[in-house]
Amino acid sequence: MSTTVDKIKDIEAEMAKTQKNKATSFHLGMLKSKLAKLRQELLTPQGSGGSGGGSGFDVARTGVASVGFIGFPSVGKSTLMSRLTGQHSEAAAYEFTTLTTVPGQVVYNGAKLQMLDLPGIIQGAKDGKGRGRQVIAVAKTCHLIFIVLDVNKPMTDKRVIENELEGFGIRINKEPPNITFQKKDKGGISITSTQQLTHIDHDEIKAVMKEYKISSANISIRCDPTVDDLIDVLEAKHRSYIPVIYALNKIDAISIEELDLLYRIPNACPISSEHGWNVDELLEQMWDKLELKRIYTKPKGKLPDYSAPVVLRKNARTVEDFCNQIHKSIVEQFKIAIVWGRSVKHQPQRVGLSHELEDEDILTIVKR
Ligand SMILES: Nc1nc2c(ncn2[C@@H]2O[C@H](COP(=O)(O)OP(=O)(O)OP(=O)(O)O)[C@@H](O)[C@H]2O)c(=O)[nH]1
Ligand SMILES: [K+]
Ligand SMILES: [Mg+2]
Repeated sequence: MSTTVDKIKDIEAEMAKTQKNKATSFHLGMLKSKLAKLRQELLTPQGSGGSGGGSGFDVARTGVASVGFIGFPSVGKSTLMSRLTGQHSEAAAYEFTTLTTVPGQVVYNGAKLQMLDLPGIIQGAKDGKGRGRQVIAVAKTCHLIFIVLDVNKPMTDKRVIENELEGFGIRINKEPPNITFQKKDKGGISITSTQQLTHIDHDEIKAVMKEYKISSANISIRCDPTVDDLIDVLEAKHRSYIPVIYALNKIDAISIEELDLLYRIPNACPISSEHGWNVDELLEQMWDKLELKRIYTKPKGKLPDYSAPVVLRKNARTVEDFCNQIHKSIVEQFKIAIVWGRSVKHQPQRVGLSHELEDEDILTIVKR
């Protein structure tokens, strides 16, 4: 019997010799979906502990968000960790110095952020090479990833690492495709789109749906997706959309001319962990990417407390999230909230529990 890896190879070979045109698009759509399912199978082996996470690699999560450090061995992840957090993480000139997750903490703009120094990964990590799967599984649950690269060979390494993360279901610096499904009992597949589809045709979409055993559904597309985007939506529970900053480390070892070139790479920050050069900029970029919301509490009749904001993540920033952050019992006594700041039109404005807050809003809770 052929293994999953064999099956993947066969399909990849068939795809390589199939030209994309109108006549083959149904077939290609089916092949791509089969491939996605086999890859997923590879990541969740039957009867052996789920997604490959855990086993000493995952640590207790603290703070409002966590940032994972991913990179090849000896690019300077642990040196960066010690530099940012003061938490010593063993660093040395030999590869695989770090063997497990080392947590540390940074307090930035009043927010407690967890930093996770991770072991180095190598090409093939997602397929089980080294401890790569456990390492990437931890990164997959982070709110931000620093891909740490050695400036002496950043671009090739960058592609390899991105490929490893992608293969594990992580989508880098990307929003989920704007596609929604509504399954139906009958009536077939009906597709509506708000713009012209330039990467897929209806045959390909139907092939993908067939492969996922969906025979009747309304699909509403509000973007110009590729077939991979469509598959990502169907595999949504195995996908994580995570912002990434490329920390280009060891700039102390290159010339100014070489450094200029590095500044053209999007989402990158050149640094020297060893010398602490430009790590302030890295932290600033981190803050921007996390899109955290600092909410200042104003007790009735007093000035707001600017020293200790309640910090919310962008996907959990309602007044209810704010209340729960302080104490579970607050919601039960909640009557109304009075808000000043960017989330409201009138200053101040009375809002309910579902109101979404913005960074630096000021808020007073009125209890029943
Ligand atoms: N020149 C230079 N060397 C650095 C810099 N940062 C780290 N190094 C050196 O690079 C080597 C590896 O550093 P580590 O911090 O152990 O690298 P790592 O990525 O944690 O390595 P593993 O845990 O083995 O994956 C050490 O010899 C460090 O002194 C830097 O900014 N500049
Ligand atoms: K090392
Ligand atoms: Mg290390």
